[in-house]
Amino acid sequence: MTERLTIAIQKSGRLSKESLALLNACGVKFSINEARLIAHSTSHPIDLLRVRDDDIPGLVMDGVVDLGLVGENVLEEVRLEREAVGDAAEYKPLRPLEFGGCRLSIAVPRETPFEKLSDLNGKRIASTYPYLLQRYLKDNGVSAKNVNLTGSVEVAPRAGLADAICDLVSTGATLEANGLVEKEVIFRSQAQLIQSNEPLSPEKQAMIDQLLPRIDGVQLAKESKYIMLHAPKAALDEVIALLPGAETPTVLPLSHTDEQVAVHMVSTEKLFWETMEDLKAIGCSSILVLPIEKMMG
Ligand SMILES: Nc1ncnc2c1ncn2[C@@H]1O[C@H](COP(=O)(O)OP(=O)(O)OP(=O)(O)O)[C@@H](O)[C@H]1O
Ligand SMILES: O=P(O)(O)OC[C@H]1O[C@H](OP(=O)(O)OP(=O)(O)O)[C@H](O)[C@@H]1O
Ligand SMILES: [Mg+2]
Repeated sequence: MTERLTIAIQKSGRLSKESLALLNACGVKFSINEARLIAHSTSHPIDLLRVRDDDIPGLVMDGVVDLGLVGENVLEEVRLEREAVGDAAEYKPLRPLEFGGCRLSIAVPRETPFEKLSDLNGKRIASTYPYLLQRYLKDNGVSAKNVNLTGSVEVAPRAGLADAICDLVSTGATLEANGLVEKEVIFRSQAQLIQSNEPLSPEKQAMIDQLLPRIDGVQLAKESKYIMLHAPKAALDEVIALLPGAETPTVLPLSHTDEQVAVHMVSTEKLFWETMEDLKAIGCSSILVLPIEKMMG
């Protein structure tokens, strides 16, 4: 019987769509039944375990699943907690993933005077991340009390449950809507692909070895663009200097003229409108910027 690789992803939340989209872009296809915990891949001997994000690090650390996609905030919180109680807390980090970017910050009500972190001495801080919070406070010589909540942390000060909060922030809209001001970033996070420390069968290892370059290819392609333009031959050096990451452009002749050439290149950097305007100003035309779907070196 073929061994099946198991991957834990968040069932429903901020990471779900992009976790599935990444696997899909790597050619690992699933047909998801929303109600089901397990989804079998229709293209590979791979099973998805769809769970709450809080459970993903533990499932990987206990070797229940082979891989997990989870936010570094949850990963580090669970690792600290398991370390504290003596449970297995090891895993292999495989790849940072380019989604789920956020920060864990301390915030206080707008009307609370706050100048420095030590103003929190003796205060109550509501959070879902007690271990990350206490580690940060301890590292900075501050002693405050945790008020552990599993949700709606931002309403804790208004409800009289806490003096400050420590919660995830991305745009800051949630803080703003609750009359809170961000004061201190304690942890920066993005999603990460992790592997269990348990030894894997050669078949499972082979699947991971195939998956990783595909993930790299998908992530690199996302940032990259294929650029095509017509440039005056005389301005070629200037054109190349303007284009980000244009070390090895392809330069092709054009059928109707000797004065101009076609330049094709892959840029791994963002191309701004300003650069396109500068290119036009030195005589370039037909400037096209195309997305790339996949890349392999
Ligand atoms: N505003 C945000 N912007 C970007 N990423 C975020 C944001 N909020 C959270 N995340 C990331 O997405 C992860 C999941 O967030 P979400 O709010 O869906 O979790 P949850 O409510 O704990 O879900 P679950 O029901 O799975 O426990 C977070 O742990 C964090 O890594
Ligand atoms: O700075 P912002 O862009 O406002 O994002 C921050 C909010 O996003 C997350 O919650 P989410 O919206 O995922 O809902 P949840 O708390 O119900 O999980 C997080 O817990 C914050 O409340
Ligand atoms: Mg959660």
